[in-house]
Amino acid sequence: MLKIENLHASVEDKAILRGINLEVKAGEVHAIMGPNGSGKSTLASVIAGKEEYEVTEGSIFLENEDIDELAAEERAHKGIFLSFQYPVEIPGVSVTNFMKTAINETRKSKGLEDMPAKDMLKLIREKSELLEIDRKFLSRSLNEGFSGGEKKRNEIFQMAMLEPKLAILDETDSGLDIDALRIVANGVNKLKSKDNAVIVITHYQRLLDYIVPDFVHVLYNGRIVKSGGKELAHELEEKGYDWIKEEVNA
Ligand SMILES: Nc1ncnc2c1ncn2[C@@H]1O[C@H](COP(=O)(O)OP(=O)(O)OP(=O)(O)O)[C@@H](O)[C@H]1O
Repeated sequence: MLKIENLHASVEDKAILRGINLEVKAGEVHAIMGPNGSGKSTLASVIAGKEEYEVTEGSIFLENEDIDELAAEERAHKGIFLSFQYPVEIPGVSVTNFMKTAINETRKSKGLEDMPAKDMLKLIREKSELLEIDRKFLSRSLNEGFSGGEKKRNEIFQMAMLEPKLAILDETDSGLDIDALRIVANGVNKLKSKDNAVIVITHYQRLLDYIVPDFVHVLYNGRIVKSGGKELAHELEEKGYDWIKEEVNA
């Protein structure tokens, strides 16, 4: 699904990622943890193709296709979803209408006609029921006055509607409370399948009790310095990051 080889990236000439190697197969859930400022959000942004980051070395492949030259929008059309990619408030545009536009843009990029209104409604109904999203919520203006939990609900709804191949959920600084944690975890668990993959970036070991990862990676100083199973997240919760920093710097 996703293969990252020796990825180096910088922002404003400052090197942040310094040789990331990562392979994520279909059906897998990977968690990325690590101390503040280690480059986790940068990695998410670089995979999604955000412009302010410059890839200086290495490559990213999505289903064996080198996507280095593709713009963020094209990557989204190919099935990469990054949470909080659309955090803007759009007064007068409802959650549903925003989704309809996003879906039809993706279809257009594949040479398909707009989704017939009847099918769109069916899809919206199915996904909102699956995620237990209230009808009233769907007609609210996008992100306008949304609470943290509502923002999460909206994100998970976007993910459900777009059915990405690779979903990257960056939860490092989103201040998840217990309810928001459950919204994210339940959503991911309901949407994950053998055909898609999920990368969860988080500081919250507790989130990983709900979304059980197949692999946990620790990012430090722009490199993945340790990988393991879900027990690694527990070890980090218990011992912090100092022992890893010591291992790396030894
Ligand atoms: N757009 C940007 N402009 C300037 N510096 C940036 C930018 N994005 C990231 N950085 C810098 O890159 C480094 C890594 O940041 P990043 O947000 O990727 O870390 P993180 O591991 O996600 O941190 P946290 O756990 O605190 O969310 C930091 O020193 C940060 O200041």
